[in-house]
Amino acid sequence: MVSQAAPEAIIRIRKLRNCFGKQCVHEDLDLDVRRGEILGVVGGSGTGKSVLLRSIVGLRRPTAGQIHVFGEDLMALSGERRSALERRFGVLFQRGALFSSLTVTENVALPLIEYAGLQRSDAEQLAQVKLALAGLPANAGNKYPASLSGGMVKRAALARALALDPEILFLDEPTAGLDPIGAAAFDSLIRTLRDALGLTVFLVTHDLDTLYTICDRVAVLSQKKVLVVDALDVVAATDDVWIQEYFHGPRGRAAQQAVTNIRERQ
Ligand SMILES: Nc1ncnc2c1ncn2[C@@H]1O[C@H](COP(=O)(O)OP(=O)(O)OP(=O)(O)O)[C@@H](O)[C@H]1O
Repeated sequence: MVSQAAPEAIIRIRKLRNCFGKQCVHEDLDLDVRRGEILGVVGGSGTGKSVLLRSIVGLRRPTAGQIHVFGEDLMALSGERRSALERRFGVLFQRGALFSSLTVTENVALPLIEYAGLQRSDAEQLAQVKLALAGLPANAGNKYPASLSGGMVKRAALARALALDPEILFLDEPTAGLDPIGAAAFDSLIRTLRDALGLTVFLVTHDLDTLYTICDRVAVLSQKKVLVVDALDVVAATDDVWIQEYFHGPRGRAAQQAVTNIRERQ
């Protein structure tokens, strides 16, 4: 009999606890993120999706628990080792978080100068490649963030997240605020980049279309834990009030129907 190796967990979270004063957002939360997958993280508002993302990328020290990334215990690493490890992450925040006083090219070049030690001219050349990878036209580089559309800001922020050739991409509600066509194009870009660059993607979202079209697995945060993590059809069949309302309410049904229609046309 041929034994199948268990998928490798590139992120392994055990007994995670996050409290703000007396309010605990996570208690005994366990989650594995597999290498190469697009994992969608969903849950009601305030269930701690962003806090979870921030705990993994090093913006928040959890109250307790373990987070292993690439086999390393994040909480046990020295500051220097941890910074080196965090450079293998690309993070796209909800509002893009670009520097408004820098052009798009300068924004993308900044991590290349600061962390990779590139000369400004080399960094700006490489930044152009990253902008193209994120689907931006060449002339977008000279613009300031304030003059870009919402979709272009997301792409510019994605280009910056890709600047240091990350292995794991963290996205916090990447399609929020985009129109449906822009959101679908962004989803498709994420999947293309995952396939082309071999990325692992940790994606916090409320967008059902994103879940149906690009996620390999979905994790539902509820009751301070990951209530279920599995393929979408398994998750959607889970007996839980929030899950049933979310996946089988009018918006969930519409997203599912849209994907069925697309598959039938293919
Ligand atoms: N720095 C903080 N200080 C105090 N409470 C915080 C802090 N950050 C987050 N919280 C609380 O933690 C809870 C979870 O917040 P989080 O932003 O992770 O939720 P979320 O699931 O991402 O919500 P949404 O879907 O609305 O974005 C909220 O109740 C929030 O008020």
